[in-house]
Amino acid sequence: MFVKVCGLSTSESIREAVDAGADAVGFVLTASPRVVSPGQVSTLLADVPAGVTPIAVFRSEPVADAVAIARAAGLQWIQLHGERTRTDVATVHDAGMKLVRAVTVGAGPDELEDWGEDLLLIDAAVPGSGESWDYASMADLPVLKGRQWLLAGGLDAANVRDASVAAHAWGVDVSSGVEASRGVKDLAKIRAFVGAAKAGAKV
Ligand SMILES: O=C(O)c1ccccc1N[C@@H]1O[C@H](COP(=O)(O)O)[C@@H](O)[C@H]1O
Repeated sequence: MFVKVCGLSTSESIREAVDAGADAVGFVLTASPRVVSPGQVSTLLADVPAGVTPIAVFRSEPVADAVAIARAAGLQWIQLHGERTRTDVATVHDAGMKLVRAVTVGAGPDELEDWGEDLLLIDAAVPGSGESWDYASMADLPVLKGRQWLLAGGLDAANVRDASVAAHAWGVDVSSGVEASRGVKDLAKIRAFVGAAKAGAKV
């Protein structure tokens, strides 16, 4: 089970996620209670070892802006939420970067197709809101069969195992579920989440 912990803004929270076994960490570079600046990310990258993927997270910024900001932060992976096109995927790849393309639970069949992104992420209607949804609605969708995709939205240590099994997800992503209050990460919750996700790996 691939595990990403998102919305990290301190060395302590990054170290906890890494030590617990996270595969990726997310830095939110868009309006959010978890926002960090490119300069902060550049500093925080010292705590991200090789083998753990740091990802720049954006909401609905134009793709060219996201590429420029991620580059300024020293990041090679971009996560794009909002309305996107196949051209956006090509733009990220032409910049020599990798893409997590985020869609919401209400995505139509075309949005769930493989557009050539490096990872697909399926999230609640409002990213970073902590809202859960019907994870099992993704199980057995032919379009997702054999795909590497991340489940997000309302996950926490208590539900991540059942949710990932119900959705047949390849990986999981969390933000709100590992916080003490909005935007403030809880180290014990990070450790518990990564442990539960890894222990519950079924696929
Ligand atoms: O976390 C944010 O603030 C955020 C802002 C803008 C785009 C994406 C954001 N986070 C992503 O939302 C989900 C986590 O949701 P939850 O809080 O666990 O319910 C995950 O994909 C984050 O990368």
